[in-house]
Amino acid sequence: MIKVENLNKAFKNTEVLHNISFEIKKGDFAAIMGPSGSGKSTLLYSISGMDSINSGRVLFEGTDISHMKEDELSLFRLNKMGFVFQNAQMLKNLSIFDNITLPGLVAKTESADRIRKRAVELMKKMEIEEIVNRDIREVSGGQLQRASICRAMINKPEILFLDEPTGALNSAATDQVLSILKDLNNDGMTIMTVTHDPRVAARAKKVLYIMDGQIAGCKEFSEDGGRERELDKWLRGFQFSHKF
Ligand SMILES: Nc1ncnc2c1ncn2[C@@H]1O[C@H](COP(=O)(O)OP(=O)(O)OP(=O)(O)O)[C@@H](O)[C@H]1O
Repeated sequence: MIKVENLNKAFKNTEVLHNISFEIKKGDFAAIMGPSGSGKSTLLYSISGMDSINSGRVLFEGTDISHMKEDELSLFRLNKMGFVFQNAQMLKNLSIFDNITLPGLVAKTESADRIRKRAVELMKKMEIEEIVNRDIREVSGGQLQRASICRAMINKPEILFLDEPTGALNSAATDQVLSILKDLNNDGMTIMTVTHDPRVAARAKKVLYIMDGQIAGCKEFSEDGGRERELDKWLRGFQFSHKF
């Protein structure tokens, strides 16, 4: 689905990502891990077209999105990609429901009725239908994050990008979000997430480890059983400080 070829990215004169190449297949669940400041978020934004790159290519189903014009790319992102950030980033003057439907109404690829119906279905699936009309300040962090996953899913994206989706959540809310991500992936959604949390990475099928802007390692996991132990051992090899 996504092929990254020799990607380089700099901020002003400082190169942050060096010669990165990898592939994400349809149905993958990939986690990007690595020390703070290693370039994880920059990588996520560079491959999703949220940020420009200096050289290399990013192919999305064969289309080179790294050289697209900004308006074409915005439309591409709106229809094909969903985004979830650490702090849900919802609009304060809209209800939860209106925040969720907004990208669907902007895309205009379906009627407003269909978008609203899908929002209700998604909210049911994420078990947050009781907060439908609430203000974003009247819900818990976990509910807000589940709402932001609903928003990311409203245009039936082909891939979901997440940047530290559980970074601001307690353990129970983290479990809920993880179980939603696992269910979405089991239903065929391709997922790519940046995370510090090895519990999140242990749900992934593939983990990319970034150090100093380069891929220091990539590990694929085939089975659920024993994944945590395998990941733990692998992360220790990078001296990554973590606890399950
Ligand atoms: N907009 C920017 N302008 C200049 N430098 C930036 C910008 N964004 C990130 N950087 C720098 O790029 C490097 C990588 O940052 P990035 O946020 O991608 O790291 P990260 O691995 O996601 O870190 P963390 O785990 O702490 O969130 C850092 O040195 C950071 O200071």
